Amino acid sequence: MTIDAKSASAQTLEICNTAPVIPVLLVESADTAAALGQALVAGGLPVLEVTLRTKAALDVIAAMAEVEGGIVGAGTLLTAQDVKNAKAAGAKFGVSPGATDALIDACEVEGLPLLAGAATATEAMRLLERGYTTQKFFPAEAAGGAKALGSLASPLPQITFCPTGGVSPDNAASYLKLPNVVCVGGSWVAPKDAVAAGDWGRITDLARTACKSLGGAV
Ligand SMILES: O=C(O)C(=O)C[C@H](O)[C@H](O)COP(=O)(O)O
Repeated sequence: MTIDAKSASAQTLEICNTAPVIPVLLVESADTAAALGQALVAGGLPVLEVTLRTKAALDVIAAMAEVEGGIVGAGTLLTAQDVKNAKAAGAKFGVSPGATDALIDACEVEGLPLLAGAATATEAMRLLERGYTTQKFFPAEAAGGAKALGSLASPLPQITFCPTGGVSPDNAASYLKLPNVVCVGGSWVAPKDAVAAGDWGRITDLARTACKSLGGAV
């Protein structure tokens, strides 16, 4: 079933409203996917962005789609084929560092709500022209951080952002207090070494700490 820009934006906004942080995940093995997903859900972060940057990513999405309480999406969507693969694996939403017309078209045809990326006013306006009012601000820190993103709020108040890229426990709150930010994305809640070691307790603690300190429900 296809999706239009308005519904896609409404759905990504609802997903972004679920928790203050979207964990950005790089997972090498599908064997650990369910446990990782459960650890994050238990810590109060149910929205899971699995980047398509590992060979196992599509299998990871399929495994995480079964995690109770989780909402799994595919990150690093670059091509129409990525969109098809992500949708077939069970992704409920897609995330991209940027946006092209081909990528947006593919998401609309496949019915995958897209959180597309913008780093400048012009990029944000192009997405707005296509009807996308919920966007990812990427690469957030490198593109000027909270100061730059906050500056977009006056001229573009109709756009709500999820800043991602360099967001950390030290700066997440400065983004979340902006009027045009709904949540942040970040990898810090699932560090590579903790995932590799299967240290799910540490990951739940990191998620819970992020959630509590940033105003989540846990
Ligand atoms: O893969 C994507 O779709 C991306 O846009 C890149 C991610 O947003 C960053 O990798 C976030 O990573 P951290 O800076 O480690 O939190």
